[in-house]
Amino acid sequence: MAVKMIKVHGSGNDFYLLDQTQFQAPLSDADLKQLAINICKRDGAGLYDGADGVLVVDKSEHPQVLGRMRVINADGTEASMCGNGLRTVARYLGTQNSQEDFRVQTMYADLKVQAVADFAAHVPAYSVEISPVTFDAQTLGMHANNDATTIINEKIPALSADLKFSAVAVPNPHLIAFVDHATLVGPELGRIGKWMNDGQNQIFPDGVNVSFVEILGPNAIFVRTFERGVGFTNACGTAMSASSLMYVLLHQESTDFNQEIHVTNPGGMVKTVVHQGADEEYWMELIGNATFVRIVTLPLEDALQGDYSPATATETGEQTAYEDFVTNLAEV
Ligand SMILES: N[C@@H](CCC[C@H](N)C(=O)O)C(=O)O
Repeated sequence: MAVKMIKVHGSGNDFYLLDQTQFQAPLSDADLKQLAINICKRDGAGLYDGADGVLVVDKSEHPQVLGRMRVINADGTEASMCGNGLRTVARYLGTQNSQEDFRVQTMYADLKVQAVADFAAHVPAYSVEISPVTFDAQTLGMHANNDATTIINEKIPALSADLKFSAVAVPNPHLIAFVDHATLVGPELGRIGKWMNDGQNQIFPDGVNVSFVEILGPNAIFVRTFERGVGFTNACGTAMSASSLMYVLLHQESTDFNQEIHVTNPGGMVKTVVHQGADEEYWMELIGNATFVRIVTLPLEDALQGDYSPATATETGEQTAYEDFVTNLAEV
């Protein structure tokens, strides 16, 4: 049996999108894990250029919801959410069903998604809801500062003598620090990110996505992320949303709710808007590209065994348009 997958990305955070409805019987969780570990490997060991994870699309279990997304990280672990991935799944389901405004089932919420104006020619863009948000240490799986119930803009002395962190789940867990440029590009993010995701540490035993954020100007931030289950990534959509939330909460002198924030990252840029709902709950809009790079087909047995020699691929041509878009960003 052949498996068809689409190589997709949002801000260079790249995935293989796998539609389970192509199979008579869906792949088991063990097979999905093995597939992700195999095909995501970098440096020529995975399928083509590898990936940060696999986005598993399936039928929704809920009424009025167009489809379901599951997220398998490159190391085979399952994440509760993926902001960049959700934009590409929104495009996939929207195109298939001729709908522009609908909901997608994720692990903890049926999230609103919407097609928006292209970022540039052949750079389609989608807006997706990021929620629910909580600062609760138990939900975050966090044991810091003598088991504090929340950490908001506070030092965690065990992690760093200088940096102040905020811990927030959106709903996947994020640890965020606002830093200067030297720290943003320095080794500290890698040190903390690797340590917090080593499976041995007592602070985040289940791991956490760690981001450093530099404020570039009013409503303009740069976010660099070390992702749980992946490592350094070009961009992490939930991290950029969580960072935008902390920017609004901690930097009211230069921003506020309901304002568009320009978020650049090593792979491109997105826009975010932070909202506070009627019940005081926070939620974010994440707006960015949803690029389809190539369509790949190979026998399922070979994909599961890591033999990619029979794979065939059809390029969409969208990657060139995306690269032009990023080049133009740098020139602005
Ligand atoms: N890249 C994603 C987040 C993927 C999940 C993360 N690695 C986790 O384990 O929480 C995004 O765009 O949000």
